[in-house]
Amino acid sequence: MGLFDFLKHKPKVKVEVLQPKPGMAVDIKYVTDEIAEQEAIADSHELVVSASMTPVEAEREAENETLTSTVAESAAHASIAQAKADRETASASLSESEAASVIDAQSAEQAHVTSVSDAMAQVHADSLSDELSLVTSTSQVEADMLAESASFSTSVMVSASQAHATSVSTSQSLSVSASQDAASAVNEAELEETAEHDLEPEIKRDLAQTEQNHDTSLEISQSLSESASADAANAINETEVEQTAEQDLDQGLSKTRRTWSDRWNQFMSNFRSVDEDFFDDLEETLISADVGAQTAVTLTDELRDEVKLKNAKSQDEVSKVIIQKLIDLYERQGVDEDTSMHLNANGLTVILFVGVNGVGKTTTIGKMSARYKQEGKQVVLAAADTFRAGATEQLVEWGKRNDIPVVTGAANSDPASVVYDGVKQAQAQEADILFVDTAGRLQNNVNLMQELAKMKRIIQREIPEAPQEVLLVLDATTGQNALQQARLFKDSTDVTGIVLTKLDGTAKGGIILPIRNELHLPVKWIGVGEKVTDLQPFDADAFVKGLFGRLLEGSK
Ligand SMILES: Nc1nc2c(ncn2[C@@H]2O[C@H](COP(=O)(O)OP(=O)(O)OP(=O)(O)O)[C@@H](O)[C@H]2O)c(=O)[nH]1
Repeated sequence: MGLFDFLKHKPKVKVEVLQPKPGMAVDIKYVTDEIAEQEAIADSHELVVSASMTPVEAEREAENETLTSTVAESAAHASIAQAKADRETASASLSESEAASVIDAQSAEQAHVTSVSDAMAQVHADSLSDELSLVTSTSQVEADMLAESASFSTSVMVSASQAHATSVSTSQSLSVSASQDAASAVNEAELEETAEHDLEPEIKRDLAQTEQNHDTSLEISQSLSESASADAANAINETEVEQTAEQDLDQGLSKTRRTWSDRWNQFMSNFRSVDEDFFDDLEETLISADVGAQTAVTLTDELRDEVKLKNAKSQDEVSKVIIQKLIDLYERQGVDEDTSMHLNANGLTVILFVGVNGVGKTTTIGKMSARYKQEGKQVVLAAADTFRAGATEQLVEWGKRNDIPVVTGAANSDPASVVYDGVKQAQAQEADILFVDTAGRLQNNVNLMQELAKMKRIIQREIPEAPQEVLLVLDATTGQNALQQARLFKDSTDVTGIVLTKLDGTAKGGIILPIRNELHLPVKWIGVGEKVTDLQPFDADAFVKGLFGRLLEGSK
């Protein structure tokens, strides 16, 4: 059967809709036969392209596919083995490797064909279940936010009253010492009065002057003490905020860190000596921690040299050298990285959010807009995800919570027209930042990518230098799949940075390394939870120390 016939005979995609509870608003979505067919055709084009590739390209393609499948780990092992074999036997027979790559490419194609409909169904089912869980979890999120803001205001009140108490006690002690000064001045004056009656008017003038000086000095010291306590209170608050961000990051990375240290300890417990087997195992350990095959090979090569250079022999020495090297490598690779946000200082900044369904785009916009608003920026949101009705409601909800205007459009209306309205409203309001939410697009869907390009054109017609940022949102829990998405988006859109979400829910935080090393895209923000405060600017130093730092402490 030909490829097209095969696709035509695929069963139509169906998504079962869960029975909503009474009173619960649910958006029901299904995949129509047309959509399924369109997707299948789009994918079949890809397959035709891959079938006409050279064996080498086909092999690379097959590697990509297998990396993103559920057997990513074993495929990665195979690719490492292949890479090593290539390295060692440069004269290996070409026809043999060609035959192998053709077989690999064929089986990858087959796997791809059979998984297209299932993957589509899964994506839409995921989006439905997201909507359902959003409805059920809204009240919980609200409760959490209330509790959070209550505890925040309590702590503010506590530090305010502490500051007040400090200021009162300082000014009290100042006034005590001031009155002592005054009293002694009076005593001295009295003494002088008794001794020399004829100097009385002068003494009175002096006394009056002393009192006046004393009042002035009391006022100055009072205001000084007030500003000192205000500074102290501010310092306490700033430290508290810094501590919370650090604690959040620490907590957010705990799963990844646990996995890293478990794997590391297990790896080091098998340590016998520094030989080739040791480095093979190290490579495997790095791969299993989701750093990516290519990064694992590069890292292992550098680590091999470093261990030799430092002449490390004992288990402890080797462990320390390797972890320190990992930290150094990570920091070194980030030297030219621009993780800053490019905001227009004299006018409107437009930030476009792209990424597949359910990665956390809307949530990230909610968190980020609240953050910028708190910093004093005027922000507007545009709900250009008209494809999924729940997405607009979700953004409107975030807008309500943070008192931020949201521009919306009718369900299934042209997203570009919502973007246009958003730009117009933001300009009319003289806003600083417009955040644009876009539909979760399947990266291989040509139509949706074109839609994204159209949005950009509309924005640029109004503001030529915009969008200043196109942030690709990736879900860290999807590991290697996130890397694959980043590759595809990078090829079809001018991505300026990455937001890596859900780091709190995964042991796959290691994915941040290949995003930077292989794709050279800066991670600008990380999501470490669902609360409005759970979005942090990415700090490579804090991140890598959070990940490996404790291992280093442990090996001391
Ligand atoms: N634990 C955790 N959950 C997150 C984080 N960011 C987002 N989420 C959750 O991920 C789910 C999906 O987030 P959305 O913001 O709806 O994702 P989206 O990309 O806008 O999805 P579509 O609108 O379908 O394209 C929601 O339940 C969010 O609460 C995070 O950093 N940590």
